[in-house]
Amino acid sequence: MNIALIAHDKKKEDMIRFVQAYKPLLSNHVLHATGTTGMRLETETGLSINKHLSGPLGGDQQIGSLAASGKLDLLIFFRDPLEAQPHEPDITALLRICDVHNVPAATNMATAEVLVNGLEQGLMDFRDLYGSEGDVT
Ligand SMILES: O=C(CO)COP(=O)(O)O
Repeated sequence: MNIALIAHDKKKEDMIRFVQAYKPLLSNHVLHATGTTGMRLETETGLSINKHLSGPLGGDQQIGSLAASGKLDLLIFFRDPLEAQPHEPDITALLRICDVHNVPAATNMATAEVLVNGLEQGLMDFRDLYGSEGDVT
């Protein structure tokens, strides 16, 4: 499965701990991330990550493009709910396009735990029923 990992600056440590905890599982999947998140994750977990642009420079939109073209199966996005982001419209657009294409999206660690455990148990296999546009076939 294609999994995107994104964290705002104050949530990056949480993301690193999360990915370290689930490294054996996540290493079986194709991982994507926005620039800085991806760089930190590669350095600190040793996992191989497809790094896109940094979020404020268009990385959220690039991940959104994966979702729109049926190439994203799960989004884990640790947003900072306490700080305004200059690229807020991109963040909203990413979450919207995940809803349009039924891509499961976690915006905090508690939800991410549920989704990743579900992935491990095969609960995400319904994704195989979706076509390349992310629509039910
Ligand atoms: O801003 C982000 C998501 O909106 C994250 O971008 P970076 O991973 O480049 O810090």
